[in-house]
Amino acid sequence: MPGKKRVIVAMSGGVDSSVAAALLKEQGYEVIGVTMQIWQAGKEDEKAGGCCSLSAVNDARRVADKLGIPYYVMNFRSLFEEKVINYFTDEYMKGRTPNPCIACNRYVKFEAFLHKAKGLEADFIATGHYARINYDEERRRYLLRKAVDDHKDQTYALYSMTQDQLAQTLFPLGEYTKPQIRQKAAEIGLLVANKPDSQEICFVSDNNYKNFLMERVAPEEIKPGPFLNTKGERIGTHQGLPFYTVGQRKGLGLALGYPAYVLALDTKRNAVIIGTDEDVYQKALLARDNNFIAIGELKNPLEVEAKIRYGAEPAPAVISLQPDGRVLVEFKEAQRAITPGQAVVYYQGDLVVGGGTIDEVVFAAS
Ligand SMILES: Nc1ncnc2c1ncn2[C@@H]1O[C@H](COP(=O)(O)OP(=O)(O)OP(=O)(O)O)[C@@H](O)[C@H]1O
Repeated sequence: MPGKKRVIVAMSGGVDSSVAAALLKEQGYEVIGVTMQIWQAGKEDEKAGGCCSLSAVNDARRVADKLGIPYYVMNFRSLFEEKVINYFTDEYMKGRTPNPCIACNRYVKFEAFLHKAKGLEADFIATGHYARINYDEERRRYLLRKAVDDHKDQTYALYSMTQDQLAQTLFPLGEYTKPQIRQKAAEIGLLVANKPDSQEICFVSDNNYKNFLMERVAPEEIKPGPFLNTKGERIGTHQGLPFYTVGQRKGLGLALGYPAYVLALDTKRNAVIIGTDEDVYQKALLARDNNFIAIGELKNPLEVEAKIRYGAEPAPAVISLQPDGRVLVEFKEAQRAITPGQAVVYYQGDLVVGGGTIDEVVFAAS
């Protein structure tokens, strides 16, 4: 009888990855649980019990005991620091708004962790992400699809996965809704069944990225500079580019007689560009570093629905390859606050066609 397939499950101590491990065990895999130490949590994080805290390791270990599976802790701290934390701070310093989960998935979970798992002779790795993978005979490609639970779908943060990575990854939760997963956790008596969902950025406490940046960057690197209107006129003084994001209205301290919004961060002039609500809506962007899961490469213009941030609805657009290798995304209708540094992910229904990083907004000539 051929041996069981071996799966290494990335266990964060949360309900999702705990149930992922349980489901795989039920399906007959040989399951091993691993928690990655990725960040030295401060006291505050410890209380909150985020994915990087000691309680995460304790929770994951207890779940592994309950399921009767071997469990290990692996240290990925220096890689996480380099590929996620440094990227996160650098991007803000360059006037862009990073997405650390995407960097973590790309370099830590589906590259380094997968590599380690292969070293342990695993056939697959698995996570508690809400997404689906299937092999398409006709296209001869692995495809990534949205999860059945639209609210929990995490494909936006997974668009950079390669064919090789998709072939060796299992997402056991993709066919379930979150309430079903919590119920399953309760049925099998997992203590983590009612644990709250993790906070937005696992290494930033209270969701306050500004404090986090201030702790990591020398104060003189964050310089005040001009607020400029769209005509290039100075209308005030800002506190430093990293403190602003595209679309922001609150906390600008400007009294212009109309609601003012951040349109762009201009690193060359160390300026924050300010405009009206109408100016914040734009119809096109250029994306770099694209990965086309479903089609390999983009040859001809393609109709898709493009999603410009984690919480945004995908919107109809046409994508086309430009001579400089970037992808032009032209929306049918203007989108609010297209933000450089965030990902743009291209869908056709529940299929992830691909995605890239928003490099620049193409402003309509006014
Ligand atoms: N520190 C970690 N060690 C191992 N795996 C992790 C870790 N952090 C996250 N993961 C894996 O990545 C998946 C997605 O991470 P995310 O932070 O989005 O967690 P989540 O959706 O809240 O899931 P969970 O309820 O399992 O924490 C998790 O389900 C888990 O498989």
